[in-house]
Amino acid sequence: MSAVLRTEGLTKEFGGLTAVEDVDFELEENELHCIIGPNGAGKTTFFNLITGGLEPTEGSVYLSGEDIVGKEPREIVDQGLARSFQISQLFNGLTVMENIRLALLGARERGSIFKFLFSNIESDEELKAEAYDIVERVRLGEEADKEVSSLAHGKKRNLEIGVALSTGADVLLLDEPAAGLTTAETEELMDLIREIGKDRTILLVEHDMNLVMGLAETITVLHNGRVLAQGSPDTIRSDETVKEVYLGE
Ligand SMILES: Nc1ncnc2c1ncn2[C@@H]1O[C@H](COP(=O)(O)OP(=O)(O)OP(=O)(O)O)[C@@H](O)[C@H]1O
Repeated sequence: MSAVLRTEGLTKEFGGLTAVEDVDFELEENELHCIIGPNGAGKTTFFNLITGGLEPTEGSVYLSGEDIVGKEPREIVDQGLARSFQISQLFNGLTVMENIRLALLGARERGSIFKFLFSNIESDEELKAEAYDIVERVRLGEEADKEVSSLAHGKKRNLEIGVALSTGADVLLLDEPAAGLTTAETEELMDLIREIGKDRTILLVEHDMNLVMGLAETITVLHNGRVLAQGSPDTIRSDETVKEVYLGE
């Protein structure tokens, strides 16, 4: 296996506070990797650093071997790393299919999405077919023509993953995908993530330990901005320090 994403000495300071400190991290190709840690551990800051939302104070981020520090978030998506946000970025007044078609167009025609929205979009059969494949892949075939505002919370989460898939990125970052979901919705989501993980690399931040322990191949535990432990779910479960600072809480 080779690292598709790697950080070296990654550090972010906010004034006097070091939110991420000297993090060396590797995400292997095709791996399903979860980042956990108590509130304020630096998980979101770490995500923002690798997706270009924040510039590190120190350190490097390599995507497929290329240093991406200083690149715009859009460029990083185009280079193959897409993020699904904790806060929904869906267009509520549009249908499931329209959201995916927009995401596909966005990936193809940066900056001119709206020019296409009500003109070419209806006539582009190829785009429609591609969008429908993604809609089905995220298990929303029956909801394809429903307005997003009418979807249950869990279905919206599937659609957010569909939007991330539409970028064509090989590496998906999921930010607390189970947040606000019922136990049954979380189970369904886990199944979907497992399925998508068969041909993508997935890195996710999550508080739901059932999801983390049930899905992850590798877990990285952050604490006070530093890597406290890393390993398989079994390794993490039995790590005394992790139990003390996090799992035992
Ligand atoms: N823009 C900012 N300015 C100042 N401090 C910040 C900023 N963003 C994050 N922090 C601080 O950095 C630390 C890490 O925050 P971060 O949101 O990355 O943690 P987290 O692990 O994602 O927490 P949670 O699980 O609650 O989402 C916290 O102490 C937070 O208050």
